[in-house]
This record gives sequence, C-alpha cells and structure tokens, in this order.
Amino acid sequence: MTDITRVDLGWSPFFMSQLDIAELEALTPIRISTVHRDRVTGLSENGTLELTLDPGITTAAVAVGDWVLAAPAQHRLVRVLDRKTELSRGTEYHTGEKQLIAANLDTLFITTSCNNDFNPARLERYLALAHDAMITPVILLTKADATDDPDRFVDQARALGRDLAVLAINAKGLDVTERLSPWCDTGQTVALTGSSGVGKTTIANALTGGSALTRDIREDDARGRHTTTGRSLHHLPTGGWLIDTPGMRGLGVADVAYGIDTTFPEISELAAKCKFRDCDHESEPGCAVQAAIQSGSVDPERLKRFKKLKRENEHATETIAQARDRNRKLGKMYRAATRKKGRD
Ligand SMILES: Nc1nc2c(ncn2[C@@H]2O[C@H](COP(=O)(O)OP(=O)(O)OP(=O)(O)O)[C@@H](O)[C@H]2O)c(=O)[nH]1
Ligand SMILES: [Zn+2]
Repeated sequence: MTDITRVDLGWSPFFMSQLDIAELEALTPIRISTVHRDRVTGLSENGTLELTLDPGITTAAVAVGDWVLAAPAQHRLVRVLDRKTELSRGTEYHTGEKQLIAANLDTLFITTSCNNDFNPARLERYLALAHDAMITPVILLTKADATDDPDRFVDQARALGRDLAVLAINAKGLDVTERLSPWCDTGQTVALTGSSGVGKTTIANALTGGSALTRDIREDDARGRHTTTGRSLHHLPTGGWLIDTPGMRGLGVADVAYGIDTTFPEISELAAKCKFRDCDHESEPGCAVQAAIQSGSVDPERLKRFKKLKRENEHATETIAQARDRNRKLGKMYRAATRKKGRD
C-alpha cells in the first residue's frame, strides 16, 4: 500500500494526544485490519504489518479498527490506544462477558428493507447499541425499488429518533456510493448491520467497488468463531473504511442503558419528571409519560417497546454480571488449588 497517510487511515489528535515523547520516537501507530486467534494484522503508512502481542495483551482485547502502538522492527504490538468508539455485543444467552466487535467506528449503517423485514423494535435495538457506543446511526431502507411507497417506510423510520438520518435506496442501483458518501469520506470508518438478506453484501460491494466480504468470513460466522481469515478493514475509493467482521451480523443488547435512553429521548426526558423515581409509567399518580400519552404527544407503542428493551437490557446486564462473578470465583478457586498443590 502506498501514498496512504495516517490521517487517511483515520488518525486524529484524539489518538495523538495519548502518546508520550518516548513513544512518539520509538513506536509506530498502526490501525488493526484483522484479528486472528494469536496475532493481528494492521496498516500503517508503510503498508501491512503482522504483529505478535506483548505479554498481558490477548487478541480478545484488540478489535478491528483499533489504533495500536507497535515496535515495527520486532513486529510487536505494545499498547492498544483508547478508543473513540467501541462496539461490543452481548453473547447469545448472555452467558459470558460482552464481545468486542469493532473499534473507532464513526457510523453504523443500520440496514433493513422496505418490506416485512422492517421492524421498529429491531431498529431501536440497533439504535440503542449505536447511541450507547457514541457511533452515529444511519438507517438504510433497501429495496426501495421494489415497493410503491418507500416514503411510508421512511416516515416510520424517521419517527424512531430526532434528527435521525434515514435513506431509502436501491442497493443494486448505481448511486449507492454517492448517496452514502457523506459518511464515507477520507478517514471515516463505517460498518453495516442488519438481518440476513437485507442487502448488506450488495451495499458493501458497491462501496468497495466489489472487493469486499470474502466467503471465509461468513463460514466463520456460521460456526460462531471469533477469528476471521479474511481482511476485515476495507479501504473505500471515497477515502473511508468499511469494517466487516463476523460479529457485525447479530448484535444483542446488554449493558446499554444510556443508549436506550438516547434512543427514546421523548420518553426518557419525561421519565425524569415523574413523581416517583422508580415510576413504571403505567398507572402511578404524577406520571409525566402517561400524561403525554393521554395528550397524544408520545406514541404508546414507543413506550411499550422502550419498556421491553429496558427489561431485556437489565436481564442481560444482570446475567453478564453473574457470569463475571462466577468466573472470578472460579479463578480464585483455581488459584487456591494450584497454590495448595504447590505446597503438597
Ligand atoms: N431489488 C433489490 N434487490 C436487492 C436490494 N438489496 C439487496 N437485494 C437483493 O437481495 C438479496 C440479498 O442481498 P444481500 O446483499 O446478499 O443481503 P445481506 O444482507 O448481505 O444478507 P446476508 O449475507 O445473509 O447477511 C440479493 O439477491 C440482492 O441482490 C435492493 O435494494 N433492491
Ligand atoms: Zn412515569
């Protein structure tokens, strides 16, 4: 790779400010493009570099999109820099810690279609994830060419947030790259999420000019593995970067209370004004949310979905905390047993 600068790669003062003088002199900032089980690959101004990890860093703690400091001569990853944004997901059944999916994303394209796939509750889960991670969400409504009334879907999607960017597109059309260009400019990083068949691959191919998404990435996904054999950070002709990791294709919410409140601002703002702090917004006296529903300024369906998502999130957060606790205890038991063995 030639003629690529750090700024092209997404470098900014946010990352620069984390380096001390010694690091500035001795180490090279590298953007992670692939995470394998035992090593990672990254990009710098000088091309692609394979890195091994210093003791104390595991590949589970490195995500595609991360900026790291490396000792390039020894091909060693020394330190992962603080992330601007971090996308992680609850695992299936929330049996363990959250899984890191991607780092330093600017925009998440939440993709659905102008057909039965359109589901406000599902879109709100994705919005909660994006908002929680401080990533800008953009809703893409594909298959606009296959319906008589795409505006109906656009209106419904716009009602899911304030100032929410919503685009109805034909993913197979020639104008996809141009329509998405405001988010795909130099140094900007994007990812696509959404259900199977909504057009993510079609859009990714349009954005990359056809080079994206190798077969092996999807096969890994089907087996639920966290490694990828393909490259996961794709340079776009518009100057941006597309992250495609297997984990992008099935995001569960856990520990995203802030994101849920941000996704339902009209409700969370009123909830702060309810008479009781633990108000359920049902039939309590002095409930500001119910008052707004009575007056017609809040959609009762939004309240239902808000409460359901909150419950799901609380459950997942609790289960993760329990798993963490269990792991800690197991670790303690194991350490005690090895210590005892050492004495025997
Ligand atoms: N007419 C039309 N067809 C589309 C559009 N978007 C996707 N398709 C078609 O829908 C099918 C599924 O598209 P994909 O891009 O493979 O969907 P995906 O989201 O990547 O699906 P998974 O890989 O299963 O997650 C393909 O046959 C596409 O050609 C669109 O906007 N208009
Ligand atoms: Zn209330």
